[in-house]
Amino acid sequence: MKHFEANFDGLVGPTHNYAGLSFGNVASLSNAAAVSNPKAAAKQGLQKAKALADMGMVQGMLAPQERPDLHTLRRIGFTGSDAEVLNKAAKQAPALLRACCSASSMWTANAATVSPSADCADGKLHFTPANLVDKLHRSIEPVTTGNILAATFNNEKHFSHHQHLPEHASFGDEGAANHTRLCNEYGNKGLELFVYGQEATNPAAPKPSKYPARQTLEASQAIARLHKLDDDNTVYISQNPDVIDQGVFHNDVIAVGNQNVLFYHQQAFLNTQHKLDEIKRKFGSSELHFIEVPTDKVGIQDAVKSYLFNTQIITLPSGEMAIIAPTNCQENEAVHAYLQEVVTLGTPIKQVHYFDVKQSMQNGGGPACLRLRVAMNDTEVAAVNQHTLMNDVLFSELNNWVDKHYRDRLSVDDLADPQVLIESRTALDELTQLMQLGSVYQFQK
Ligand SMILES: NCCC[C@H](NC(=O)CCC(=O)O)C(=O)O
Repeated sequence: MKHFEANFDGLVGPTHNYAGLSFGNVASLSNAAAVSNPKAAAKQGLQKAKALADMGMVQGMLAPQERPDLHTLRRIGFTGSDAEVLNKAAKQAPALLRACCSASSMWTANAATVSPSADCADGKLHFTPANLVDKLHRSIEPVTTGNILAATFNNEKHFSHHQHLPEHASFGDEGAANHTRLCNEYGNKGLELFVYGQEATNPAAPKPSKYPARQTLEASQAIARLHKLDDDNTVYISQNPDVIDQGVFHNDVIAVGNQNVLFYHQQAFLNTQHKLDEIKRKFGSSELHFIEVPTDKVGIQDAVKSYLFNTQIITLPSGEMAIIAPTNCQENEAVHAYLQEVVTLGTPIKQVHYFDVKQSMQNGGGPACLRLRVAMNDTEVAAVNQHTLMNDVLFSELNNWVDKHYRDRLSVDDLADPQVLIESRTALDELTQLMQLGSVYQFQK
């Protein structure tokens, strides 16, 4: 049996915009009210996904969410026709309208936490959608995320889909952005690392003071229970609260792992040595590479600006590892120098490939944010909805679909335009047919 780590990238939705919704996410705040280009954003994402498929990787796409979210606007008391609801919300509560229009589901690293079947006691592949309760605009994602995941991984024999965790700050959960899996081979039992920013039930534990910690230890522990993980194959690590306060709102802005490589910044974690020892002990005897980037080579500000750690580390069919980085890393002198050096360090990482994902980067989402990793064997890959898997046909269909339906300019003022809603629904309805997803959206029910 063959094993792979597939990447499922979020297709950027037609309402991609810059609304400054994410306090603690420096890029989101600094680009608030900038004019976006949804067409370019979607195409940048598709280019990256197709390039990985062309490298021989298993690559899928996850459909975006329905935005503007009329269902939520009606739930909070706006009434009348769709156009009236949008109009009233724009006048009476523009901030709430913006929250209901975000295309933030593109960052599928926050869609769910995924545990491969090799790690789970029942031998199934487990998914728990993230509740994303820390941000209003993201807290409205999990139900539809669950629908899209169930329509994509649509086989009960192999895939176990859980409900998102209770919608309370005690269970703040941001999905795979705070979760990394180490293993020697994808098909073998791995070590799941859960990184959290605060302990909800222990106020004395360290936590950031300026920006929110979006993930709690309690949420991570609940996921591990739901996914039937073994204590011996699970490590909980506290994120360094000081770096959260410098804009590291998810762990995947400061650390990334793949197979036997953990690539992280010197300041990423608390009690680093103690945690590395636990990882070594639980990982067992196989070779393990800790690539620690020191502050004197790359400072936190450079890491946050360039997204050096929001890179994907992938294992190519040749067995070599490659880093998939945003072009922003090339544009930062210290980071570019470091990436030129990292391929010479004698670790499995031998290549770096750069992609322009600037439309997403301007909202704080790099290559790693745009993808959900799903380690699978070939039987499981065959059980996935095949219309979601990237190949020449899907690439061309999705590009044509974007060309047909997407605008190349969208400002926050456009979000109240009923025409945007009509365009978005028309596009998504067609997409569900193209990807054979069934009725995953409220407007289709
Ligand atoms: N993993 C990357 C997530 C980025 C995302 N940005 C946003 O939602 C910005 C949306 C805006 O400001 O328009 C977030 O912060 O959760």
